[in-house]
Amino acid sequence: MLNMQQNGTGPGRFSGNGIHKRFGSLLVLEDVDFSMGLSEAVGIVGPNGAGKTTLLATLSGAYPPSAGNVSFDGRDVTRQSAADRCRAGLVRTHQVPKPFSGMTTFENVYVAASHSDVKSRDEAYERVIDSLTLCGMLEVANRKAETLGLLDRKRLELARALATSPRVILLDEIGGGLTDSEAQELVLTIRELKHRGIGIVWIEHIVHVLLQVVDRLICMDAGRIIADGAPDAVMSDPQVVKAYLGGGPK
Ligand SMILES: Nc1ncnc2c1ncn2[C@@H]1O[C@H](COP(=O)(O)OP(=O)(O)OP(=O)(O)O)[C@@H](O)[C@H]1O
Repeated sequence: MLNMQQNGTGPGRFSGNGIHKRFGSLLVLEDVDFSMGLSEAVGIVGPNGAGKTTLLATLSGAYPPSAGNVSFDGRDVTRQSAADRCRAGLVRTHQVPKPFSGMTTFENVYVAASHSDVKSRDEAYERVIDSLTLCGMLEVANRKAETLGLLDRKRLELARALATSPRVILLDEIGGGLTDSEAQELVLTIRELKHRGIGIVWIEHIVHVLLQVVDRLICMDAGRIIADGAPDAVMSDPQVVKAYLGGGPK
């Protein structure tokens, strides 16, 4: 259930209000209300096809909602492009990393930094070095992106997002396809983002990894939010057990 105390669209909050999203006749999001403080860490879980990625895409500006609005730090950003939202501090990573091939790791991150709100080349350069350092990628800075393994491509996705100096970062299954120990390495980086006060919205199927970072968990099913609150309470919610964890009626 949506915790009404967490609802709100004012300064210091990021929210989607009454979000509907249709693809043709398919209703994928139905009246979704989402709201978080700008430095909260929120996890999103739910069965395949629940609408998680579509919600992230709608919040980040990749898709316009069919109805409803998105607000970021007191401003209605519903009609803003993803690029404008990124310059305002709202950035998203993709489930399948999409680096620019033919460019090095460094160049990929530099492109991201230079499309953000940087004032000079020196500032962009500093952001790139900070992002690569934080993501453990300095050693592969001069490697072409297409030669990187999956963990490094995931790190690069994170480094590119970080180089835009986000206030809130939306992570779409950044742990997907990784081994447990690789996912643990990403957890250390994502915890550091949290420590820096960056807000995190993280869709992830590897729940024990997700729960090492988030303070709040949302479960979606069939285009709706079915539970929202403290991770332990959400994971033991009967509706969540039935819809997501495979618990059938007794
Ligand atoms: N661009 C699109 N056009 C048409 N249908 C789409 C599009 N994107 C998503 N869908 C459909 O919307 C539904 C929700 O998809 P979405 O990817 O948001 O779910 P999800 O919860 O992220 O799933 P998963 O955990 O498998 O990634 C699915 O039925 C999907 O086929």
